[in-house]
Amino acid sequence: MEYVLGHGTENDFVLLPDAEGRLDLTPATVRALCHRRRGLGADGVLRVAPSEVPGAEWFMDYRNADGSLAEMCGNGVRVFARYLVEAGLVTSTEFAVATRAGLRSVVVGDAGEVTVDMGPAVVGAESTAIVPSTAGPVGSVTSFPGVAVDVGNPHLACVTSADVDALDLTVAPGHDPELFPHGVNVEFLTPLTDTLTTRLRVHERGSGETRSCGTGTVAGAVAGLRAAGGTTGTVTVTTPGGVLRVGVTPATTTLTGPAVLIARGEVELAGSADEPYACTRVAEAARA
Ligand SMILES: N[C@@H](CCC[C@H](N)C(=O)O)C(=O)O
Repeated sequence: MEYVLGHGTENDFVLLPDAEGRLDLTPATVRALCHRRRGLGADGVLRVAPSEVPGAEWFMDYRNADGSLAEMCGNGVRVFARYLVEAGLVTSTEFAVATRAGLRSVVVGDAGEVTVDMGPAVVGAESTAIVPSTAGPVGSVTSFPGVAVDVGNPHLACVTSADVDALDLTVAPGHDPELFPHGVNVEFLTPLTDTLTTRLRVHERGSGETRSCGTGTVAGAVAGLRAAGGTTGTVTVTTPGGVLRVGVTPATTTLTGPAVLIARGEVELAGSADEPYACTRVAEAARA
């Protein structure tokens, strides 16, 4: 199986070119590919499949590292767009990509940045995230107020003056299963400064803590503006993996940042359809 590795602010992906749309991508296959020790290692998989939707030639079939499907991936779609341009699969640097959340328009810049129109981010109910306390008795927890934000996929964005770098995100934060019946991505971010900057960490549904999350960054920016009494602006978000810019207008949101292709090669999967699969890198080349 041919693959390409890429990342957007260190949110990393295995891209699987599938121009014929023939690849049978099971959850076990995705888990094997994403495994950090036995596989190629990634936060998720992006199958590059032909689109059946008018307006886009290519469909981003995104899967989380645990094999689950998600509606949208903001960093993923930027890396996907970079790949389409570099592989010569599109003739322009401005085009739409089909996702499970609908069409997303991208602009691939020549300085390494990709911008995606993420669509409107819809603010929902207030709720709380529960994380293990790092101080206090073993087993104690801390509750963080947050707000639901739908960016095509579900988020709970918590603006907090606590030290976000000290939070224990090794386990999924507790959340209200009635508000988020399909699980949720949870962001913790510092209050916006006067120049609309913030620091953000995220625990992703289906992937654990990641170095960055594009949809989470948009959700965080919208929640940060709301907490500051605003609704629009350009927010600069520093994640552990790098810096992203989010534009928020009454009509839509945009996400801008680097999208990088790292390596390409071939991988073989051995084993049964059930786990464990073993991944063997057959051939590999770093990107020129
Ligand atoms: N890392 C992605 C989000 C991937 C999907 C998410 N884990 C979910 O299950 O909704 C991003 O950059 O947006």
